[in-house]
Amino acid sequence: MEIPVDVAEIFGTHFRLPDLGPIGANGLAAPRDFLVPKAWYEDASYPNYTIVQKFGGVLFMAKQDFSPFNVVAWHGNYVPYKYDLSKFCPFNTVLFDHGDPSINTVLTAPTDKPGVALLDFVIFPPRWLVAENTFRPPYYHRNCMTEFMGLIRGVYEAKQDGFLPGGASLHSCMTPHGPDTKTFEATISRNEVNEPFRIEGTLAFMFESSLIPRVCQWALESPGLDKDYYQCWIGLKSHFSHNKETVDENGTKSSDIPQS
Ligand SMILES: O=C(O)Cc1cc(O)ccc1O
Ligand SMILES: [Fe+2]
Repeated sequence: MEIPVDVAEIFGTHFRLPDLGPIGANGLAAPRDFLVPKAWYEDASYPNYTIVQKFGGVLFMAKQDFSPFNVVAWHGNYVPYKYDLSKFCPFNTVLFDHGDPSINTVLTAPTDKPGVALLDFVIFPPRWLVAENTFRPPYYHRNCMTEFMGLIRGVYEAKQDGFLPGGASLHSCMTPHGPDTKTFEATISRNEVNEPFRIEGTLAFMFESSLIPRVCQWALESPGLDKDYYQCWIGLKSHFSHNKETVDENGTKSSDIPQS
């Protein structure tokens, strides 16, 4: 069985928890949920144990007959850690409009420029959508960040078709993108429903960077490359209507307003 793995390697700064700003003391990823290894050792024979080491961007391999984890204790503060994404406490709109996805940043690797990340790790977990008079899926946009997205499970809220678990998409900076045609049509056919709606059984993530990653030859030649991705927006049509009935904040229908 092949298990897709998404890895982001950054150079320059390290990942850390984002500043919570007006969120205050609690929310998003909590420090207590990051787990680090306890001292532990493995004193056994492992014929042909392969050690892989990365140096200067190149992978080196060596074989040995024992586990490298034969260390009884260590100290220091540069350790691997793991975090269960289901522990994440998401924040969201509670009245109107669609927030910037950076509100769901799990970890950020900052640059010297405030607000401009080398890499933000953002997730789209199950949650309630409650916005009024708002197009709730991600807005159509182009921005200065590059967005690499992956789907871990379920269906992503902006792509009803073609974006499967294990798959990934890349929207380089200033490339316009947004929900596929099916998502757009399904959303507006619900006709401005304002009731809360729970996004269930899904988990997507985004690596968002102010740098432009280069796509390697291996990916470009991969049989998994979706050359027809752009087709997901084919068929988007205008729904402007000059005659459409509107209701203002006082509940007055446009058809009730006398036309001069
Ligand atoms: O493009 C995407 O699907 C990611 C994304 C999600 C969202 O809710 C708002 C903006 C955005 O870039
Ligand atoms: Fe986006």
